[in-house]
Amino acid sequence: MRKKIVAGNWKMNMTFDEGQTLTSEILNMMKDEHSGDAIAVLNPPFPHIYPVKKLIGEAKGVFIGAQNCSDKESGAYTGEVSTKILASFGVQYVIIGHSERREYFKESNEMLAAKVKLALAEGLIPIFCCGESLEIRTSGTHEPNVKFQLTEGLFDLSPEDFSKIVIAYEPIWAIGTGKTASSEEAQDMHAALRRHIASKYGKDIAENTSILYGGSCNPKNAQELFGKPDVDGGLIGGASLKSRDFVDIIKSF
Ligand SMILES: O=C[C@H](O)COP(=O)(O)O
Repeated sequence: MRKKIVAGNWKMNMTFDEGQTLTSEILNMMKDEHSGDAIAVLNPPFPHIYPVKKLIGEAKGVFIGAQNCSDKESGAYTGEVSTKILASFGVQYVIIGHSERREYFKESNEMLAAKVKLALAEGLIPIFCCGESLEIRTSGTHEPNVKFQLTEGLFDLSPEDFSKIVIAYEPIWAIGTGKTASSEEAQDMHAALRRHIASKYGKDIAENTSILYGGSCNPKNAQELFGKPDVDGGLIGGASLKSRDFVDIIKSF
């Protein structure tokens, strides 16, 4: 059975105090209200990781992730954070290939494939992002375009390694715009990606891969999105900065 996951990507938001308050509120609400099997992954900016992880402690169903990692193992790369460093701080997940990293920091498929391998080598679970621009969606080539991102970033992995990957499909035109993909559009792409995975790794691995949707997901649309058979949760940006919204999304399964 594949995991149901709601990952919060705080992006470059939250001061120390704000991050502590948000985490405490999420933990309290999860404890009091959440009885389902969906798990939460909090992905704050790097400096928050250690204190947020301490707050999480042994809380059930709540995990800590990073928003990025280096494609280099270690050494003279000022400003970078390696997967080894992340793992040593108890980080469990890492977002790789978010469209903002691909676009603003020119991260190539080759670089992302290297990051994925380093993450897996340190026991981190990559949340591998893919998604198409509005231009590509309008041209009707979104499916091959997004499949290609998976092929380039992940299909070098052994079946054993691939089975640890979480995918996040995020249409770029839906990120932070308030314009969500319809639940049918999300389902169509998720099903296409699952078929693509099956063609390379077989049906069992494909059926066990969690594929999350990201892009203006909120408490109002989460239930419909998560109700689709191939949507296994969400990668949440804006709504993950409000404890009430984030926990309501987790409770939408
Ligand atoms: O990583 C999260 C996504 O970029 C979605 O962001 P958003 O929920 O603010 O649209």
